[in-house]
Amino acid sequence: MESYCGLRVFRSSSTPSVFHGIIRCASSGSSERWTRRHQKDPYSREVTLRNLKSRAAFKLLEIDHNHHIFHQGQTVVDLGFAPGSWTQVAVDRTGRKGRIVGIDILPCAPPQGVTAIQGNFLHIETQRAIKVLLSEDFLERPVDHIGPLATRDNVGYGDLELSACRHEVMKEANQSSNTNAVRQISGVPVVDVVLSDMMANTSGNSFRDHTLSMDLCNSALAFALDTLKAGGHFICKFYSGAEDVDLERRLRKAFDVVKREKPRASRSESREQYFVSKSRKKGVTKQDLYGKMYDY
Ligand SMILES: C[S@@+](CC[C@H](N)C(=O)[O-])C[C@H]1O[C@@H](n2cnc3c(N)ncnc32)[C@H](O)[C@@H]1O
Repeated sequence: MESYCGLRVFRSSSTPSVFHGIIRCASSGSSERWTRRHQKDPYSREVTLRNLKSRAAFKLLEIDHNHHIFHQGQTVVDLGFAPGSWTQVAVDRTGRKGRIVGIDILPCAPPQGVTAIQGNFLHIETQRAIKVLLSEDFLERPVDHIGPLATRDNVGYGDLELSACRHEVMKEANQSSNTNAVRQISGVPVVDVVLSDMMANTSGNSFRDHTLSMDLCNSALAFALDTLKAGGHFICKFYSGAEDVDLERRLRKAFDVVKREKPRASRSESREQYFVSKSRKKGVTKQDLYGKMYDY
C-alpha cells in the first residue's frame, strides 16, 4: 500500500502468489465436460505457456491486432479487470511509460505496475475514486516491474490490504479537495483507452443477462465520455439482445469508427460480443447521449 497526497493506493507486490488453486463444486458429469473442453481448447494451453491470467487475453490481443488500439505510454482504464489478463496485455502494449488503472467488484491484486480499486463500478463513489486516481501523478509505473506479459511470480493476493485501500480511496474521493480533482479530470480528459470486459455471472435468462450487460455498457460509456481524450478508444463487451442497437447508435454519435467483433477466442455458444469504438469525437458529452441520467 502506498500513500501519496493523502491518497492510499494498492499496488501489487513482487511477493509470489501463495494460492493458485481453483475450488470448483460440480457434479462429476459437468466436471468431465469441463475437463474435456479445457483439454481441447488451444487457448487454454497457451494461457499456461504464456503465463496469462486467463484465455480472455486472446480476445483483446485479436482486437488489438485488427484495430491497433494500443501504443507506448498510453493511460488505460480496465473496467472489470479481474483476474487480470486484459491488464497484462495493456501493460505489455503500453510499455514503460504506460499507466494502467484496474477496477473490479472482486478483491484481486493486479499485475505488477498496475493500480487497482475494488468496488462496484455502478456506484458513484467508485467512479469518483477512479477519477481521483487518474488526476494524481503517482500512477507512473515502476520501471523495474516492466517486462513482457506479467508472470505468475508477479502476482500476489492481498484481499485485506485491498479492502483497506478501497476504504481509503473512497473516503478520499468523497472529500472536498478531491471533488476538485474529480472536476478537473471531468474537464481535462487524460485517458487514451477505456476497456470494459465487465459482466455479472450469467443467470441463464438471456433477457436478464442482456439487460444487466446494457446497464454496465451504458455506465462504462458515460464514464468514458468523462475521461477519454479526443481520439481515444473504447472497447466494451456486451451480451447481444434487443437493446444493443441503441447502444450502437450512441457509440456512433461519440466515435468516428464503431465495429462489432466476435473474437475467435470468444466461445461460439456465448452471446457475448464486443463493440470496438475508435477515435472519440471532440465535443460530444455524456449529456448529449444520456441527458441527466449519469449526471454526477
Ligand atoms: C469476464 S471477467 C473480466 C476478465 C478480464 N478482462 C481478464 O481478462 O482477466 C468480468 C469481470 O467483471 C467484473 N464485474 C462485473 N460487474 C462489475 C461491476 N458492477 N463493477 C466492477 N466489476 C464488475 C467481474 O467481477 C469480473 O471479474
